[in-house]
Amino acid sequence: MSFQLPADFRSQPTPFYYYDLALLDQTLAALTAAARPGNFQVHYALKANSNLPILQRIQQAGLGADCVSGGEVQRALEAGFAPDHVVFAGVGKSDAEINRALAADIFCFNAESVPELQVLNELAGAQGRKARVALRINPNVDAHTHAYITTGLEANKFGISLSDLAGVVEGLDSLPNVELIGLHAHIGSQITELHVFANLSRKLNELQTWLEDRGHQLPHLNVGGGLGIDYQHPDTNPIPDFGAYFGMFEQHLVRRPGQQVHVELGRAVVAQAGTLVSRVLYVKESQQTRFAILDAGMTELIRPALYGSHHHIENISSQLPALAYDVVGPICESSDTFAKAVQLAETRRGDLVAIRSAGAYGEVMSSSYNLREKAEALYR
Ligand SMILES: Cc1ncc(COP(=O)(O)O)c(C=O)c1O
Ligand SMILES: N[C@@H](CCCC[NH3+])C(=O)O
Repeated sequence: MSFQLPADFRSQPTPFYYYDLALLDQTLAALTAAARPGNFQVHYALKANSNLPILQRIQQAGLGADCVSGGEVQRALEAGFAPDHVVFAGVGKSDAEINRALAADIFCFNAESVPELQVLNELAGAQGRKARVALRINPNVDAHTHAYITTGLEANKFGISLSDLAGVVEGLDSLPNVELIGLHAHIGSQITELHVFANLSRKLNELQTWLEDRGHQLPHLNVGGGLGIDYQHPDTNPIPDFGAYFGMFEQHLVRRPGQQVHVELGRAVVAQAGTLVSRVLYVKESQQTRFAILDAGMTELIRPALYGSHHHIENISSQLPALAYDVVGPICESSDTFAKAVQLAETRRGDLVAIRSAGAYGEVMSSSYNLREKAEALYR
């Protein structure tokens, strides 16, 4: 089956993002069933898509919110997430962002460095509060994904490196306004080799024992997000294999009685529910290449330009036999290319093109480069 755009959207001004809320709901149902309430708590990573109608559905499905800026914390609260279901992560939290999150009494900060812990201690003290903190460690576990979205290797800027952990933990005694409640790790995104989560679990097991030996019991473990989706086959695999994902932690993570285990998924929740719909402005044929020039570009979806990512592309107006096209946008960059030599039904000016699996890290990463207007979001 190929992509179906609701008929009344075919005449909408392009480009636009179309979100299939029925698919989002099915994905959320599969996710919450696989997480088994009480077994894993899922916090949705707002960075993947922070549109209010989407967040409200995610909140109603019972998920919490994983935020990486003051803006995301505020958006999560606006969408109805309870403060004690909100986590604030990120390697560079500003004082103003920390102050607002402390005042909102969010569940926890994932802290990534000694200087950040010192600032959390100082600002929490000034508000007469304690900051609940999970230490984000850098476990030096390879996620086997694109280098730009690998986050858990020693060379990456994220987390407290294992060699620094002893010093950080000793220093906690001098931070009376910081309460250590857990450990956090996130090793990367678009992970499809699930065995890396077994490696992560083993590392967390070691660290947990090490912390317990030093008198720190942890009520909370957060194993991050990162579950990948099938960009090649959005119709045959619209919903990720959440069972296999949780199974890795069930099998390999040693949890203490009553301990909460959090995961923070973004992409796997929303990616397949979003499609970037664009119109063909021109077909330009040179001796070597046939270009389909769209009215959407890297300003609407930067993933192909930034990571060389594949998104499945369909001409949803033409039934003609397929030809090879380079599908490009109107932006003044040669990297403004969605795909090279892709087979599309013979394409004419005015045809509609669907760029699939664009619900995560699509609209949120859009820019106004070339003074482009923001594409609208339509929901059904
Ligand atoms: C700390 C953290 N948590 C969660 C996520 C969500 O990741 P994903 O969308 O791959 O599930 C990210 C992004 O990679 C992240 O950096
Ligand atoms: N923006 C990336 C994912 C980064 C995840 C955030 N750490 C993507 O489009 O695949």
